[in-house]
Amino acid sequence: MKFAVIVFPGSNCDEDMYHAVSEVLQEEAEMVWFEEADLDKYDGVLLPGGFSYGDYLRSGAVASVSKVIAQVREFIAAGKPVLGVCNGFQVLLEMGELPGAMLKNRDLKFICREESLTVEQTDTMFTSRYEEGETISLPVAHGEGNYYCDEAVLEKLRENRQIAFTYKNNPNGSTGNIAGITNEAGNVLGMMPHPERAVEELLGNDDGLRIFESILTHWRDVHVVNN
Ligand SMILES: NC(=O)CC[C@H](N)C(=O)O
Repeated sequence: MKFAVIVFPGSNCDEDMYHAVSEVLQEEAEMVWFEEADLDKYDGVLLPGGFSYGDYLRSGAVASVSKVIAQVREFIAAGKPVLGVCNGFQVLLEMGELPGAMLKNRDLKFICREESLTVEQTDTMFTSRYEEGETISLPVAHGEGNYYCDEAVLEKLRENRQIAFTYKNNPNGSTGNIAGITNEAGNVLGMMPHPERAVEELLGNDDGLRIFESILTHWRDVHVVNN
C-alpha cells in the first residue's frame, strides 16, 4: 500500500506520520509537498498535524483552499482512505468533508499530554483492529481542539455511527466528548489525538498503531487477491 503524507507550510507532524507508516507499519510512504501532489499514484492520503499557514484565520482554514485540495476531494469521492490528524482534522472540517467546526480549547490553553479515549466504533476501515468500548491512550497537542456541532448534527453522527473515538475526561470542551469522527461514507477519519506519536514501545505507547494496521487490512481485503 502506498501512502501520501501531504506537507503544507507549517506542518510539523509530517515526519512522525511518515515514520509511522514507512518504519513501523513497513508500507510505502512519500512526503508530498502540497503544490506538487499527484494523488493518483497513492492508495491512502494522510493529512498530518501542525500549524499550516501559522493557523492564520482559523486552524486549517488556509490549507483547506490550497492547491492540493481539489485532488483530495477527488480522492475522497473515489472512496479511498483519508486520515486527518489534529491540523489534518481541522483541514477536513474547513473543507466541509466532515461536519462541525473546531473552536479554541475550553480553557484557552494549549494542551499537550496523553488522554484516555474510548473506541466507540470498530466497524470502519480505520478502527477494525480495536475492540468496541476499548480504552486506549493517545497524546493530544492542540490549542483549537474543542469540536463543535449542533444538536441535529450530533444526533446524526450518533445515528450513523460516525463517532469513532471519544475522550474519557474531556480535555477541551468538545461536544459529545468527541475526539474523532468519520464521514458518512466511512472513508475519511478526522481525529485530534495523535496516533502517529504512539506506534511503538520506544515512544512509550503503541495504541495508535492499530489505526494504520486497520487501514492496511482493509486495503488488502479489497486489493490483494489470494491465489
Ligand atoms: N498538533 C497540531 O496539529 C496542532 C493543531 C492546531 N494547529 C492547534 O493548535 O489547534
